Amino acid sequence: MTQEEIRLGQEELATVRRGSRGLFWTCGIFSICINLLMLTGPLFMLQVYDRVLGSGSEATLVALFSIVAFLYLMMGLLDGTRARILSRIAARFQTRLENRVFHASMAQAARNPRDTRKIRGMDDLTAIRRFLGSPALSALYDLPFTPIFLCGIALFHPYLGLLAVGGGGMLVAVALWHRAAAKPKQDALIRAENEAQQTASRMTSAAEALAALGMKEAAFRRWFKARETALRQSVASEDTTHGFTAASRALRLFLQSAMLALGAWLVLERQLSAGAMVASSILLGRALQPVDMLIGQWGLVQHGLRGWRDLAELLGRTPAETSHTALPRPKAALSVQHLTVTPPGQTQAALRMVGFDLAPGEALGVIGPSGAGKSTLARALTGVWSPTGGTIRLDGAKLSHYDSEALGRYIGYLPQQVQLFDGTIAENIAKLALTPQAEAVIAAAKKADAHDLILSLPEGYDTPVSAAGGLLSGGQLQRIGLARAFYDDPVIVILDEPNANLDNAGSLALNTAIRRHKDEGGAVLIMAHRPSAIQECEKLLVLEGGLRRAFGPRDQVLGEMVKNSKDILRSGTAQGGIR
Ligand SMILES: Nc1ncnc2c1ncn2[C@@H]1O[C@H](COP(=O)(O)OP(=O)(O)OP(=O)(O)O)[C@@H](O)[C@H]1O
Repeated sequence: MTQEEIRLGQEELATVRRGSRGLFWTCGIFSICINLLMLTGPLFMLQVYDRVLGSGSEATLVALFSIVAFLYLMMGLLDGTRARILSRIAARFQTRLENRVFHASMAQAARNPRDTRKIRGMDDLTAIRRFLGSPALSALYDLPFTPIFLCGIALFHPYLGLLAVGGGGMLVAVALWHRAAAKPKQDALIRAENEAQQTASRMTSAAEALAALGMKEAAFRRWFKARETALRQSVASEDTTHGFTAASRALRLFLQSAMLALGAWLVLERQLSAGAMVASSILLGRALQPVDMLIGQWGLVQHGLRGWRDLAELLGRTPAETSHTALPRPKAALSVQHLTVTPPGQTQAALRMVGFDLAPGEALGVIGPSGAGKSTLARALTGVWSPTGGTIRLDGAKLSHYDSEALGRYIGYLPQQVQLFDGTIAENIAKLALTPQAEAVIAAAKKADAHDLILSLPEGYDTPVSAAGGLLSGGQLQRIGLARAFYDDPVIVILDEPNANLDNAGSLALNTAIRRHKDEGGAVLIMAHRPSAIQECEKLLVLEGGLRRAFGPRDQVLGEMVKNSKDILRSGTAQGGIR
């Protein structure tokens, strides 16, 4: 993460914030009016004590009271409106960024599933929204008036001013102390809650395996440990906040009484009027209110600030996709040159300087031992992982020249582990479209030879399935995944271990689907261990340790491999090494 990336992320967030600049200014103007109206109470006291009580005029009291009632009404209206504006600013901030944060989170998650920060993108956005719409932000608007009110008290009497400034300083010191004391606890709490949440979601998604392996108790203990830590941190953090909130509230009330006591003494000394005594006490309460509020709401402020920082990092690391000139539907011609791919978060390339070509109507088998880089190649070809070197061209254009949506349409993909999502079978085949095109769904299912299988399910294409699995067998899941790969008429289909769970009939159906796709001018890439999967392949690419060991017509490559292995065996036998 570079400073430049963080700066870009900060700038992006600030641009969205600036989109509500007018509303922020409106709140600022409202705050000036609200804080001027805060003087209503003290001024009323001054008038009552010094004018009404002195003159005994009931008419003056009624007139003053009417004015005060009106001013308080205005203050209430302004305060309420300011709060409403702030919550709308907050909602607008979230709405404007939701799409961007969702896609940035998804991109991060796809690139690096082990990076936990991806999941928090939306949470960070919510934390910022909560802060923007909270009374804490109103308190921040009121905070600049605190020193003004404190100086105002000094106008009544310098001693009162000294007490006010001293007391205010003590309260601010308490606030800063709270901030310093709460930060590490808040950070630890967020980390612990995150860990507990992730442990829980990992356990629930593997619930079946945990039960089958008799690991339920062990899983519970692990989750409980994570949860217990989070709970401990939560109690510690709340204790700190409650302690400081109580201390600051007590201090504020004490200061008001101290102000009253000092005022009373000054009245006795005939240096102050009774009205000024009461007014200064009220004014002090008003002056210190925002500080008090901020201490109470500090958790929210801290979450918001942290959310802002983390979101800036996420957005900086994941620049928004620039829209590209729409290219015509490509031919199924793939050209890969010197392709090097390093998995996210790793320093070592999983694929190095690999090259091959694929023409329309051809199928390429990619074989190699475990960890050879087959799935890495599939991820690079689907655009999920960006190459660190070399190029991938589809019909002459680099993959990066296509919009990711368009690329998803042109390149069908069956991942090694098929993952369905909550929805019906039809919605899953239609890649979660809200209104799946029935014809296209059925065509894809027929192409994958999954139509009859789907009709045999309780509600056919409308059978609900869940992301957590169930209902479907491994083979059925793979056939539905295959139908999804063929949905929307892709030009190239990439199948990662497509027959891992298929029986003979399934393998035959797969080969028929591949043949059909080639006949229609499409191309197919098959990452495979089992020989039956490469039956339809004209070409073969052999990977080993991320390097291209062989590439060419299938039978020629297989022949060379057999010859090589025979040579190795022979030389091994001659040296007495391998028997
Ligand atoms: N998400 C990932 N993060 C980091 N490294 C990864 C990731 N996925 C794969 N790798 C690494 O890349 C290398 C190639 O893995 P890849 O999954 O491409 O192999 P493969 O040939 O598909 O293996 P298999 O046949 O077992 O599926 C491995 O060394 C693996 O550790």
